[in-house]
Parts: sequence; structure tokens; C-alpha cells
Amino acid sequence: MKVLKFGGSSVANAVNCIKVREIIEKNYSICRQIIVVSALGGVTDELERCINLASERNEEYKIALQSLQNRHIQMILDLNVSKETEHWVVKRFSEIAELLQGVFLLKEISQKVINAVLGSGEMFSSRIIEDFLRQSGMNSVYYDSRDYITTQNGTGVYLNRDQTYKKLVKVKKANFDVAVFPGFIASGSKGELSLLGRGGSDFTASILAAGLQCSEMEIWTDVSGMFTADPGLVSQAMPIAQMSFQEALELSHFGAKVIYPPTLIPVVQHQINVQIKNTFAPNDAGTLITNKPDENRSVVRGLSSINDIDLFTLSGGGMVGISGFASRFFTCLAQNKINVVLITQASSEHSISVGIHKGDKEIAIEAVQIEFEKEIRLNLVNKPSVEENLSIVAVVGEDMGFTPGISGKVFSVLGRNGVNIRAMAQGGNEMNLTFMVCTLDVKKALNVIHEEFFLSVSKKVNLYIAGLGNVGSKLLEFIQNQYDYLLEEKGLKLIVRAVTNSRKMYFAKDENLLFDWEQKLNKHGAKADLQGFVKSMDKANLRNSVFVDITASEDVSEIYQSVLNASVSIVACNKIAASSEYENYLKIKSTAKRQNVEFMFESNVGAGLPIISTINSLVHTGDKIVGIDAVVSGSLNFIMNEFNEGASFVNAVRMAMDQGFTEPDPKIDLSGMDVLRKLLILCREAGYELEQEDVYHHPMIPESCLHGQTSEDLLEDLKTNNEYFEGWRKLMKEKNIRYRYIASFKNGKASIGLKEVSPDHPFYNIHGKDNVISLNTKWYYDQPLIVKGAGAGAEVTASGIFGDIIRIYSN
Ligand SMILES: NC(=O)C1=CN([C@@H]2O[C@H](COP(=O)(O)OP(=O)(O)OC[C@H]3O[C@@H](n4cnc5c(N)ncnc54)[C@H](O)[C@@H]3O)[C@@H](O)[C@H]2O)C=CC1
Ligand SMILES: N[C@@H](CC=O)C(=O)O
Repeated sequence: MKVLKFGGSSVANAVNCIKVREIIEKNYSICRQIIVVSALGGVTDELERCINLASERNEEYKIALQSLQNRHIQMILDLNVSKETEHWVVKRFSEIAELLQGVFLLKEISQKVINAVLGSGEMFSSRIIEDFLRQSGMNSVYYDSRDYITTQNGTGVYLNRDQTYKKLVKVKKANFDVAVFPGFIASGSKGELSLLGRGGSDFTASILAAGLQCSEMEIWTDVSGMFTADPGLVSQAMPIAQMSFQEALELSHFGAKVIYPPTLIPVVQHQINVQIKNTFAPNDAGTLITNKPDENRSVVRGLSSINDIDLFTLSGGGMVGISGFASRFFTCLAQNKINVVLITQASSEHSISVGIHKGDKEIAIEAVQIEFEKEIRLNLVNKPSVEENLSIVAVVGEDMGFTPGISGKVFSVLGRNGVNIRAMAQGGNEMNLTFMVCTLDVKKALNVIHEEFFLSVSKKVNLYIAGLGNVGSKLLEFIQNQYDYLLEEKGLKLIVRAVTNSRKMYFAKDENLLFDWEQKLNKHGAKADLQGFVKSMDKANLRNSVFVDITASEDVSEIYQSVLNASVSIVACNKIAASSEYENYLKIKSTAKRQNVEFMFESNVGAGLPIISTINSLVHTGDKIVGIDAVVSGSLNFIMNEFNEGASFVNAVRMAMDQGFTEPDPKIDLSGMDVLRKLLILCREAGYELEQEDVYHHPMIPESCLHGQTSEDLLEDLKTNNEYFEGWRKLMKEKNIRYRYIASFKNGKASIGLKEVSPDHPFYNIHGKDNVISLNTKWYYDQPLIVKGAGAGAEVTASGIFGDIIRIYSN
């Protein structure tokens, strides 16, 4: 025998009732079935409204009651139910009308009337469904739950188990294939109608399953089981295939609304499996709640949350080491019927904080101030404080117990996403890690934890991109190409949330701009505004957010502090920040560290070459970089190679510009500033405290060529100075040398400048736009460590930036 409970949505109308019949039919020849039904969806709330209207002497209750009656009669007609049932329903409605008339006249409501009116919803639905099943040819009977289920004191939650189970023996022996019981209603100790409380129909089902020693209980609802998190908050939430009774209890206590906790007590005691199924998708697996869930599952089973919680704190030096404070505190809260949902006290005993429901704040303050009046007056204890707009998040899983690292993972992913924990608690069984966060952060908190623990779930990475030129547009093209691969192989879902260039910016409503960013920006973009960009990013408060700087703009580099303070990581190929004043460089790094986010700039030097990561790795493992020799300008190397091949200097520069190797302003390359910035960054990453002024610097071209405003001015000046450059060509030939613009660091001194290299020099042959970085270290002493390869160009730079983004999230 098994129990099937159908919730309000499953029996809301005739169409749904036909689905219910199909489910019952499937089991019909297999086992006897006990069917428990809730009131038709929304009916109990409507009955409650009728009571309230009547008590306020508002005649509208009559209209509301009539419309409820009409709804039931319509269902009776649609399902072709017998006249007898119809008469019974009409009669019961007139009884309710009489009760409400009494309330209307007396303006008084007794618990008895409330129970009688509210409990009618289940009486109607169960009578109708039973009749419907009988008319459909099933061997069905109707049982009034009041004749079998007895509560101890009429409050509903305390079952008179012995009496109930004894009465049910008769049912067990009866001849039926299907027995229908109304949920929610029972008899009190004096035989009066009592209600089983919130979620009472689940409780009815559970009592019947235990009392009738059923093999299984099924709860049929409108979702396909209990989910790993509320799907309204976590779009990637999925049904939990199996969970233990304890896990179900913990999750349902913390807001997972599929099942109501006390309902599980009888089935837990009798170890009866509970299956949660979807009436509207009966073939979905649903959730099995069982004593021995499948072992092959995630350590964290599910997440839940409750909003509208206040953090109520009693603190003061006078509490330390004095026994009895906690007892008085909790007793006075309990005496004022304040439900405490979370408790925390640090071992310093200086304060006790509890989570309470929002509406209880005033009473709690008053009660505690009265209780501790003397201590507050003597300044031994402070007046209680309340922090509002908080929520509780619970991470639940039986296997979390005695598994190290779970809370570490939870708190570190929250930290990385800027979610501050206000208070926390974990029970001794370690299966529920509970903490309080600001309500604005709940969604983010649930999502990042969900991504961290459920492997089949992809991690959303939210990108905010500044700079959509040569490199920026290439990066977006690369991300488009790799989108499916990253989703499938790395579980990373890259979402472009906003884009900006120097003219326009566009913020997505909720969509991914990756595939149509250009069209959206051009058609609907607003005027670019960096401060506004950061503000909107901060307000969006999305998890795993990265600001990608693909500009060469100082203004953009100046917003890094606010970006990091918004708990957003930065990936930059813009070199301005990392080569700005040393103090600023350190400040950016320390803000990133404090905010638990990343500041990545691998593409600052050598584009996509792994040079900064190599230096970091050497330094972290105890090596010391003592010397650097490098050609780190792709454009200058390219220009010199083209010049060597016979191009005029100005034409070589034009080619480098056309191919996108130079900076947006090519004077930055030709002045040597780009190389200076790169050397400074390498030295700083190697652990040396250097400023731009400390680098001995000689521009590659005559100063006179660097005064023009535009790139065209520069080209014009280079043309004018053609003879100067042709002089180089002559010298190179005569001396059998080449010119390379070299960055060096030796004996603590940094310098950059044009140098002659002979054919036996390692920098003599460096092709195209290649870079070479040669590091002399404590361990690479005789032979330097050399990194070599293309050091400029949109593709390699975009790949360096892309690599940084992926590295943040693949750890
Ligand atoms: N081209 C290359 O080979 C390499 C370039 N880089 C770096 O990449 C960055 C971009 O270079 P390219 O794409 O070649 O330049 P680009 O001139 O093609 O693009 C620059 C983009 O930045 C935008 N921008 C400028 N100021 C802005 C502001 N205040 N707010 C928002 N957007 C702004 C521009 O509108 C444009 O979309 C530079 O920092 C450069 O040093 C790094 C390594 C190699
Ligand atoms: N303009 C730079 C490219 C990026 O850093 C160069 O020429 O190397």
C-alpha cells in the first residue's frame, strides 16, 4: 500500500484532476492506494479572506464565498460527479455561510469557526475527487480524516499517535483499491475539528503512511522534486535525485517550500521512503527522500535561504565571564514569543547575536531592555543593537560532516565575490552551515556557492569590457569562437554584460552581448561615461565579474580602485596602471588582495607570451632575478626588420601601424615610453621598487619627431628626417651590425635605448614583431632563461588577455 498526496495545484481544476486520475490509474492494478488531497489551489486563502471580511463587517465576503461555491460546482459539472456530492457541497457551503453570518453580526471569530471554515476546502476537494474516481470505475472509498486522525490538544502539531494508529487498523483491513482522505483536518482531544497547521496535508499523508505501514509515500506537486536551490534565484538549480531525511528536514526548515518539516516526522520514524513528483511531468524522476541515499553525490546537497531577518545583538564588557546572561537573554525572548533562527556567540563572550524575524524587532528590543535595565544603566551592557535587511543562507549536506574544507570553500568563494558574512552558525553534526548576509547579496551568494559545489553546473563569468578597437574586437571574436568549448570542457559560461569605447557604452538588460555587442552598442549605446559604467557594474552586483581594460587610456586606469572595491577583478593589457607611480601600483595590488579579487596583466609585456607568470613563479619559488635583457617592443622590432630589408623608416612605421602593432598613439612606441613601461613592470614583478624616473631612457628617434599632435604629423616628421635614418643604414652596413631597441636591468639599474648588435649577439636575429626576454637569475645563472615569440598584434594580445580571464576561473 502506498500514500499519494496531491497538493492544491494538482487538483486546482478539472483538467488537472484528470492528470491526477491518470497517475492513480497507473498504480491501480499494482498496489492499494491512499489518496490525500489538499483544497483546490488558492481555496484556503480565499476562505481565510472570507473570515476576515466577515469579521470586518464587509459584505463582500458573500461574493467571495459565492464565487468559491461556483468554482466547486463548475468542477463537479466538468468531472461529471454525482448529484449526491453536489448536494453535499451546496449544503456545506450554506453551513459556512451561516457561520460567517454569525461572525459578521457578532464581529467575533472563535477558533472553532476558523477551523470549521478553513478545513472545508479539503472536505470539498476530497469528496469531489473520490466521487470522480468512483465514477471512473475505480473501487474507491471516502474516509473522513477526522474519524481517524486525533491530535493531542487541538493545536494540530502534536499527534495522538496511539489512538490514531489504532483507528487506522480498520482502514487497513477494509476492501478498497483507492481510499481518499481530506488532508489538513483532524479531530482534537474532545472530538472537535482541528487543523494540522501549515503544510497540514503533507502531515496527513505522513501520518497515514506511518499508521498504515505503507511502503512508500508520494508527494505530487507542481515541481519536479526538491531543487539544489530555489530556481527563482538560481537559474541552474536542478532537482536533487536523492537525499536523506535529515537533509530534507534541514532544507525545508530553511525555506525550501516543497515539503513542510513536521510532516516528515512520522515517515522518518518508520523509515518510509518519500518520493516528490510532478503531477504535470509525471515521468520526471523527482526526488527520493530515503534513509540511505545514493552515495555518489555532491557533498553539499542543497542551499536555501530566508529573507527578512534582523541581527539582534546584546553586547558589553559586563557579560564576560558572568554566567546566566545567555539564559536570561533567551528566556526573555522566548517569553515574548520571539523565534530565534540563528544564534552566535564568540568565545570572548563579549556579545551574543541572534537572527530574528523582521516583525519581532520592536518587541525584542523592549523585552531585552527591560530584562537588562540595571546592567544597561550601569554601562555593563550596551543597549541592544539591530541590523536590518539581512537574510539567512543555509548550505546543507549530510556528507559535509567531518569533510574538511567545505566552509573554507564556501567562505572563500563568497569573499572573492565581495559578499560579507555578518554572522554564522554550524551545528555539531556539521550538516548545516548557516550564515547571514545582506539581502542584496543573497542571489549572488546562492549562485556562487551553487557553482562551486555542483560540478554539472556551469560557472557564469560576467565580463565588462572597455576598449573595442583592434585588440578588443579580436578578444570578443575569440570568446565567441571558444564559447561552446569553454562551456562544455571547462564549465565556464562567458557572458558579456557591458561594453564601452571612448564614445559609447551599452549595458545589457539581462542578455549576453557576446554575439551582438557591436549592433547593440551602435544602435542603442549611451554616451560613454566611465563613472557611470562602474556604478552600473557595482549596482548589478553580479558574481564572478571581470572588468577587462583593452584601452590605452589613463582615465580608464584611474577607475581601477573603484572597480576592485566593487569586488570585480581586473584583466588589463593597458600598461598605464602597472607602470604608474610605485605607490599606486602597490595600492592597486593591495586593494585586489583585500577584496579577494584578481588584478591580472600578463599581456602588459610580450602580449601573449608567458613572461609575467614566469617571473612570478621564479620569485615565488625563491629564485632571484638579477638581470634582464629584452626586446619587448613588437612594433619597434618589426620596424627595424622592415628597415633592414630596405624599407624607408617612415614606411616601416606606417606598416607597423597598419598591422596594428603600434599603440593607438605610435609616438608611445617610438619615444620608447612603451618599452620603458614594460621594463618597469618586469622589474617591479621581479621585486624591485623602481619609478619611471629611475629608468635611464633614450628615445629611439630624434626628439624633434615627437612633437606633432597626430600620427600623420609623426609620419610627416619621420619623412622629413629620412636622411637621419638612412645614416643608420649606412652605419649598419659599414659595421656589419643591426640596431635593436633594448631594455636592460643590471646591478639594480634599468635602462632602455637603441643598441648596436653584431651577428653573434642573441638579439641580432629576431624576426618580424617578435619579443625576446632573457632573464638572469640565481638559478639560471650560466645560461639565461629565455622567453621568445610574437610580442605584438591583435591575435596574440587578445589571447594573452583571454588566458588571464580563464586563469581566474579555472582554479
Ligand atoms: N596592438 C598590440 O599589438 C598590443 C596592444 N596592447 C594594448 O592593447 C590596448 C589597446 O590597443 P589597440 O586595441 O591596438 O588600440 P585601439 O586604438 O584599436 O583601441 C583602443 C580602444 O580603447 C577605447 N578607449 C580609449 N579611451 C577610452 C576610454 N576613456 N573609455 C573607454 N574606451 C576607451 C577606444 O575607443 C578603442 O575602442 C593598448 O593598451 C595596448 O597597449 C598590448 C599588447 C599588444
Ligand atoms: N605597441 C606594443 C604592443 C603592445 O604592447 C609593441 O609594439 O610591442
